[in-house]
Amino acid sequence: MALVTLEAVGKTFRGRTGSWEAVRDFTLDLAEGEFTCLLGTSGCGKTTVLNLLAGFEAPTTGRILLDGIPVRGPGAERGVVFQGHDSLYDWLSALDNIGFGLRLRGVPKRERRARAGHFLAMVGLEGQGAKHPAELSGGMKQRIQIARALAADPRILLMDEPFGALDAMTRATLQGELTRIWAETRKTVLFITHDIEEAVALSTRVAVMTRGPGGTLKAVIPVDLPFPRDRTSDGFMAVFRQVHALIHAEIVAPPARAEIDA
Ligand SMILES: Nc1ncnc2c1ncn2[C@@H]1O[C@H](COP(=O)(O)OP(=O)(O)OP(=O)(O)O)[C@@H](O)[C@H]1O
Repeated sequence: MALVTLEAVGKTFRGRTGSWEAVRDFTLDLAEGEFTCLLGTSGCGKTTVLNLLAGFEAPTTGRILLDGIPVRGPGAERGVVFQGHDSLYDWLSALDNIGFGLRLRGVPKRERRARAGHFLAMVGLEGQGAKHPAELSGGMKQRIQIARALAADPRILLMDEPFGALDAMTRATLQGELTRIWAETRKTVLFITHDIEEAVALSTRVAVMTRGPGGTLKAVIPVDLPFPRDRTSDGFMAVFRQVHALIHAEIVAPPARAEIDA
């Protein structure tokens, strides 16, 4: 049985100005230990899918199962890492930020510190735990976010463009580190990006969405390439081209009826 099942999931937002169909009939399974990148053009509904799986939003139609049980809200078995670093607490040290969730769960201080220290080292920041967010670079803050999510030992890591705000070099470094961490922990990961190269570099499969409104799953491309990935290899280029063609078709496709009527 898949760890996560999204079954014909749809989400329509209703507001004062009308309703907006963000996601339509989205079906996808995530197997334990799999690293899935969700890729699609801006506004196709990627974040909405992640928020539904995180339990921050409820689907309008369909259902989401975790271990066969319907998701009804957020839970500790799902760790979320967002773009940017606004979710770090400025008044807490890096180590205390990592251990914050453990504190809420009543984990004793000694154990909390040990676990936080372990994940601080895993993200390459050993010895920097006393620093506060204001004293850390953007890349370091993203590392702290990842360490914090891992410290809670979730079964699935939901990452929404976590490297989107970083410069190209820091981004490449963190991509390499995430690959290493994933190899060590074998967490199930759903990673959102609109960067095709990032998706092919990190994942074991790329799930491509159609464009919005009402984005849905278009194709799932397996990425059966060894790690660390050589981005200049023929195999990498072949997958890149395959995914690129799928995305490009969404960009140049004529507008759907719903878009003309909107
Ligand atoms: N709370 C909300 N209320 C109304 N509309 C929303 C809400 N959240 C998202 N939407 C709309 O749903 C659509 C999909 O948004 P979503 O953020 O999921 O797209 P995305 O693929 O993650 O985009 P991007 O790559 O630009 O971040 C958009 O048109 C957005 O305006």
